[in-house]
Amino acid sequence: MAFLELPRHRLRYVVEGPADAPWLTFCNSLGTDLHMWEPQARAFSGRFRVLRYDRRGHGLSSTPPGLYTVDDLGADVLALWNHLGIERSHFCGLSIGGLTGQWLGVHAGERLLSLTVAATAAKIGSLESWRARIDQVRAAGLQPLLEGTRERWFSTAFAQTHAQQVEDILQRFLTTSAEGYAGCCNAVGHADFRDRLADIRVPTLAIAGDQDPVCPPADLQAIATGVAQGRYASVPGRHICNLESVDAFNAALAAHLHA
Ligand SMILES: O=C(O)CC1=CCC(=O)O1
Repeated sequence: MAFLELPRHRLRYVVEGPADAPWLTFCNSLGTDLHMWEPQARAFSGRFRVLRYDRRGHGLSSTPPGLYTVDDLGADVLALWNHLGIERSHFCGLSIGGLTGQWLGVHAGERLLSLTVAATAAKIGSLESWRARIDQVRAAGLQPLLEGTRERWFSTAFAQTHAQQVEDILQRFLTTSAEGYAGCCNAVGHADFRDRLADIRVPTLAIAGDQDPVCPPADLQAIATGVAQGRYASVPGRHICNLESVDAFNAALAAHLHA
């Protein structure tokens, strides 16, 4: 574990895998941290140099004041890559991580070996709904969001059969900084790549959770057809589909990475 110190905040990151292997960067979703990628780090760190980090306002990264934009989140990735001497990396992001990936595809495509976006959309929800969530979190913290989050993130069957794993990830959700969460809600609310998908030229895989109530399969299909070189895959599960369907998710990612 290490930290990148930036002028206004610090980012916690972990690097695993052979020093001479191609880079593969994972980017977490709203209310999670780099632990959400444990099964992927285990599966891919034999063949890739895997970088995971905590988005600003999440995990052990710090929470710079104010509301964030997806430009800020993309700049954090570039700051990490520059710090680590990474010229080009594969990138896999889920939900807000997928928005960050779309930003990279549009603004820094030359730094991408490939792009994978999961459980995301070119535009997620309405600005009004995200403003309401910011107000709610600032007024009452994350606890009131807990049950709704469980419902959106995991199917009932998975939550029953993987109760401890689900409790662990929801405990991490509850320790997320309310201000950091609110700052990232602002980034989600304003991000809109619907008119920019064709500018993403790098090979792109869009993975949907087939029961995701936040970003349903049609959102991922739209990304796959909107980018220049897109492919679509669907795996069983709701929003956090990399955990609900580890084997299917990893197989789709491995095929995309030719791993
Ligand atoms: O609302 C949620 O918890 C799902 C979500 C939307 C953006 C993101 O990263 O997670």
